[in-house]
Amino acid sequence: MIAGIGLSVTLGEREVLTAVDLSVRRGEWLAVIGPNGAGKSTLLKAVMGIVAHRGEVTIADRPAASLKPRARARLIAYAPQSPALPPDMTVSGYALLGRTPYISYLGSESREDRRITASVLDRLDLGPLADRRLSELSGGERQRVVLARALAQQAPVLLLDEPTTALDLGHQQQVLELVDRLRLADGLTVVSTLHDLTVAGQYADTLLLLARGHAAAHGRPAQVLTEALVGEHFDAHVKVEPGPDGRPVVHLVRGGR
Ligand SMILES: Nc1ncnc2c1ncn2[C@@H]1O[C@H](COP(=O)(O)OP(=O)(O)OP(=O)(O)O)[C@@H](O)[C@H]1O
Repeated sequence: MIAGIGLSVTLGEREVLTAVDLSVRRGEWLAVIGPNGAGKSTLLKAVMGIVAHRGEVTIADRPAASLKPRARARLIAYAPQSPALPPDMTVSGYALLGRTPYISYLGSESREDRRITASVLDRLDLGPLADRRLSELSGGERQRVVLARALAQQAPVLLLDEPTTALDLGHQQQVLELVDRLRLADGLTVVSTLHDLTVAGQYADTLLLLARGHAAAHGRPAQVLTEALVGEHFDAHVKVEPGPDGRPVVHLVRGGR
């Protein structure tokens, strides 16, 4: 559904992403993991085409570079880590922006656009905040609004940059479960960065471990979340055990550094 070949990005004088390949099938969830500064957000931005890059991206077998913005927005939605939000816009007004690719140039949103947006807001517990201004939200509420806009877009590919960092445990689960349900029900293809390695291994089919801009490992959670690979690339002392469902659980070892 989405593929990147030889993606490299230079920012300033530094190459921060070097010849990274990725290939994600329809309905698959790829989690990009790696230490701070490894290039995870940059990889998502390269796939989105919002940072200058070398290499090629294809979305639904079409070269991303050939897609007009509107056509691209119907195929791929992106929830950045912490975008600047217009302070005076309401929650529902902002989420409704996700419907822009479906609204004609001089037209306004339809009843169906408003229905889809309201349903996404409800699923993220944001219904009661629909008329609240964005400047009057907590960090976790803001993060859910950014996700709501991306989900309202109803694109078949969803890129999520650290979607759960500001969320409490219950809302983390709500967001991850919602994305997972959409993936299983509608074949949504998901690429997300995630810092919590256990959560990444729990939800993703495949992990891509980035280190200093290179792909250091790629495979099923149990292949990538090993004590050796995590220890080496995160410079951390961890214990990895199979959880109740057999997927790896990564524990920090106290006194390990
Ligand atoms: N405008 C810039 N100019 C130069 N270097 C930059 C610029 N923006 C980011 N970088 C560097 O690019 C590298 C990759 O950044 P990126 O945000 O992709 O990392 P990340 O893996 O998402 O990190 P984190 O886990 O901290 O969010 C970092 O070393 C960062 O300092």
